[in-house]
Amino acid sequence: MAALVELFHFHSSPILQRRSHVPAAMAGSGEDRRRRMPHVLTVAGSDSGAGAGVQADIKACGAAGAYCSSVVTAVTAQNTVSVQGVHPLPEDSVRDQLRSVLSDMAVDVVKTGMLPSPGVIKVLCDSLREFPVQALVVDPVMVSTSGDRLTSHSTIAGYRNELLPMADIVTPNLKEASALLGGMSLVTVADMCTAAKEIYKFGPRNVLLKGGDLPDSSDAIDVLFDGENCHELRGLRIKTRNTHGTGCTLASSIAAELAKGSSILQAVQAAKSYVESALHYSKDLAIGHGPQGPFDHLFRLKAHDLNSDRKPSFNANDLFLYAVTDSGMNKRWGRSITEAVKACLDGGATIIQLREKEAETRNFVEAATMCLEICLSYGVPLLINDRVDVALACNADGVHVGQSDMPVSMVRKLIGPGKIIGVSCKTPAHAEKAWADGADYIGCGGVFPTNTKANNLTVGLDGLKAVCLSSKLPVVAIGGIGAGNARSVMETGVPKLKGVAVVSALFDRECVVTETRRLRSILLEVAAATK
Ligand SMILES: Nc1ncnc2c1ncn2[C@@H]1O[C@H](COP(=O)(O)OP(=O)(O)O)[C@@H](O)[C@H]1O
Ligand SMILES: Cc1ncc(COP(=O)(O)O)c(N)n1
Ligand SMILES: [Mg+2]
Repeated sequence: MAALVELFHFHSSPILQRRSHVPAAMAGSGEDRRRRMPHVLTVAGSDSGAGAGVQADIKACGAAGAYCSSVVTAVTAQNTVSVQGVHPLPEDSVRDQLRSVLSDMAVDVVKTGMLPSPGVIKVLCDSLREFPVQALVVDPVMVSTSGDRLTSHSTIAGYRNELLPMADIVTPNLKEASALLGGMSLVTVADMCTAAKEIYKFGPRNVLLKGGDLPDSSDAIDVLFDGENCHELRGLRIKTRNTHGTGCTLASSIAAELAKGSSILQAVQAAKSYVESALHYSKDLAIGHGPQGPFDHLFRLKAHDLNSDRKPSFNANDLFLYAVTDSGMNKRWGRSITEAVKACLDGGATIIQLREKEAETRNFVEAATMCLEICLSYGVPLLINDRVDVALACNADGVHVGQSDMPVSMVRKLIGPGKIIGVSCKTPAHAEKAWADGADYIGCGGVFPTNTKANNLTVGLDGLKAVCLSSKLPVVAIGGIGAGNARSVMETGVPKLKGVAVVSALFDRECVVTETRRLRSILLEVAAATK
C-alpha cells in the first residue's frame, strides 16, 4: 500500500497547479466571453430531509456564490429522527452522471460525500483521472449523525488506498478519523493533531479533523494539518439541536471557496465561520420531531452576510475618534448643529453620529442633510442615532441603535446592505447577538459614569474588556470618556477596541475644535506607544 500511496502522491500535484485555474469572472477566450461561475461538483447521496447530502451541498455552494452540479450516488430515506433506507445507485449510473458533468461543464472542484461502495470510489477515481479538476475535497461520510451507517466497511480501504491519495483536503469527523485509523481513540485536541498527522500519511495534501462531537469542549474546535503545521481552529459552539448536515455543509463550503480561488486555510476558515453563522441563525428553527434538525443554509438571503465584501466602505479605523452630538449642549453653548459638526471635523473627528432626542422630525432631517454635506466634504461618515427614517431620508452612511431601539436585523432590511449599523452593547451576549444580526460595530458602555444619559449602567474598564474580548465586531468605547481618561481606555490594548466615542468632552466645552484636537493627540500618542 505504501508504494501505491507514493505513486499517487507523485502524480497529483498541489492544489491550484493541477489545472490552470482562470478566475471565473475573468475567464473567456477570444471566442467565448460568457461569464463563468466558480463550479463545484458534489458526488454524494440524496437526503430526503434535505439537511445533509446533495441538498445541503447545493445550498452551501449557492450561499457561497458557486454553482453546484450533482452526481447522486445513493438515495436515502431520512428525516430528523434517523435514516430509514439507503438505496445505492448502480455504478454505471454514477459513471454516466460523472461523465455527463465532467466532460461538458468545466468543473473547478469536486467534493465527495456519501460513497456507498468501493466500486463507486473506483468509478470516481477513474473519472477524475480522465477529467482532472483543480481540487478534490473528500468528506469521508461513513455514519450519519443519527448513528446510521451510510457506507460499507469495505469502502474504508477504498478511501485509504484510492481516494485519499488524490485529495487536496479530507474532512473526517472524530468517528470517521478513528475508523480510518483502525479504531484509534480521540478525546483531546492533542489526539486530533496526532490523528490528522496519521491520516496525512495516506496521501491527502491537507487533513481537517472536525471536532463538532469532541466531548466536554465549550468551543467547536477543528484541527487542520497541512503537512507542516497543525492549526487549531476554534469557533463558538452554538447551542442547538439543528446540526444535521454540518459536515456536508462545511466540506461543500470549503469546495466553493477553493473554486473561488482561496487558499486551503482561507477556505477552511471561511467555511467554518459560515457554518457557525448558519447554526446561530437557525438555532431555534423547528423542522421535524427528531433530535437532529436541519439548519437554514440560505439565512443570508434574509440577513446580510457578515463576512462578505458587502461593505468595503466601512473602515473600523473610522471609530478612532467618534463624535456624538447633543442638542441640549449645543443650545447651551449657542451653537447650531452644523457649527458643532464642522468644529469637531476641523479638530479631527473620524466619524460623526447625530443624536437628537428632542428635535422635530422636519428640523432633524434638514440638519442631517446639511451635516451630511459637510461630512462628505471631509470624507467622514455620518450616522444617525436611532432614527432609521431620518437616515433613509437624508441618505446618511448608517444608523446607531440601542438595545431597546429597532432590532438590527430590521434596520438592515430597511437601510440595505451598503450602510453602517452600530449597536450599543453592555455584555458579551449583546455583542454576540449584534454580530449575528449583522451589525458593523459595537458601542460599549457606559465605561465611566456620565450625565449625558440618565440611569445608564456603568460597565467599567473590566466590562469593556470582557465585551471586546468576546466581540467579533470592532468596538468603540463610550460613556464619560474625555481627555482625562481616554488614555486609560485605549491602554487596555484589547484588539477589537478601535477608539472612543465622546459627547460632553467635545460639545460641552467652549471650544470644540480645541477639545477635539486635544483628545486626538492623546489617542495618537497611545496608538504610537502601543504599536
Ligand atoms: N454546535 C456547533 N456549533 C458550532 N460549530 C459546530 C457545531 N457542531 C459542529 N460544528 C462545526 O461544524 C463542522 C462539522 O463538524 P462535525 O459536526 O464534527 O462534522 P460531521 O457533521 O461530519 O459529524 C465543524 O467545523 C464543527 O466545528
Ligand atoms: C445522504 C447523506 N450524506 C451525508 C450525511 C451526513 O450528515 P452530517 O453532515 O450530519 O454528518 C447524511 N446524513 N446523509
Ligand atoms: Mg455533525
